[in-house]
Amino acid sequence: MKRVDGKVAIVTGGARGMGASHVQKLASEGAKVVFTDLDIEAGKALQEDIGPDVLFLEQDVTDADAWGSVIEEAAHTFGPVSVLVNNAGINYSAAMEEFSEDAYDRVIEVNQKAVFLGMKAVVPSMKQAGEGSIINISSIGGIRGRLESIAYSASKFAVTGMTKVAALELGQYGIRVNSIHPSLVNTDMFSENAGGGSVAGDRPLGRVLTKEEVSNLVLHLASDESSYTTGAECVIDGGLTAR
Ligand SMILES: NC(=O)C1=CN([C@@H]2O[C@H](COP(=O)(O)OP(=O)(O)OC[C@H]3O[C@@H](n4cnc5c(N)ncnc54)[C@H](O)[C@@H]3O)[C@@H](O)[C@H]2O)C=CC1
Ligand SMILES: CC(=O)C(C)=O
Repeated sequence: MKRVDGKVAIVTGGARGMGASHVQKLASEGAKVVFTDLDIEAGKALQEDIGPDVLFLEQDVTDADAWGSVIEEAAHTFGPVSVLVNNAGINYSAAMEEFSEDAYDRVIEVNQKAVFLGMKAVVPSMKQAGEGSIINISSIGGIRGRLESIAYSASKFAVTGMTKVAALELGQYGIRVNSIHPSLVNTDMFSENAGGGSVAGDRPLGRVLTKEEVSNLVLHLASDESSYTTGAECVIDGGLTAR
């Protein structure tokens, strides 16, 4: 028996980076996975690579109507949804004094409002499935300040709070809601925003986190192994925030 056999999962921002790694991990452990992204080319390529256990759909997570279609298509193809990984995210780096209002609004829309839209939209399907695990990808930037990331940090702190509210409200239906807080991972977001410099020395474990390690935590929270974990801030940072 695989670890998420029989579960139907949705992963947003699943075409590349950590999202793609979560899609691969969940599918390899028995889940049927619908993954969504704005990047159609990368999404289709990943679907072809993994095969019939996954389905790629184009989605802008900030579009409320699109959420209804994604959940309907997932249920139609694989059955009611029992796992949602709100992974899609963007960053924009600038000092607060130079930060434009447009950039602020977009980061909040994608990283914060879309998490609300996704959680709200998936609940009826999870009630039908009779179980649910919502996994919201925050960041260590959602538990402590991050330089030149005023909107990113605001959005990721909000995800921490929204996760707890949803956990309080949805526990009665057997739906668990948790947030994951990774430190830097070497993805395109990392190289686009952090200049790719080595930060390994800051971590007590002495190396940078990998996307596979984050996927292992996603898998644990998606599976019944974490059946009593809800409302939790799951930090995965090699001990960085222990300082
Ligand atoms: N890379 C890092 O160091 C860290 C990343 N995170 C978070 O992990 C998540 C994934 O990050 P990465 O894989 O590094 O990023 P990435 O930039 O490699 O991938 C993000 C994916 O989200 C998609 N996306 C962006 N806006 C979208 C929208 N409106 N609708 C649908 N899809 C959209 C992009 O097309 C892309 O495929 C994000 O929420 C990020 O904030 C958290 C901590 C550290
Ligand atoms: C990019 C990010 O979320 C970090 C470094 O916390």
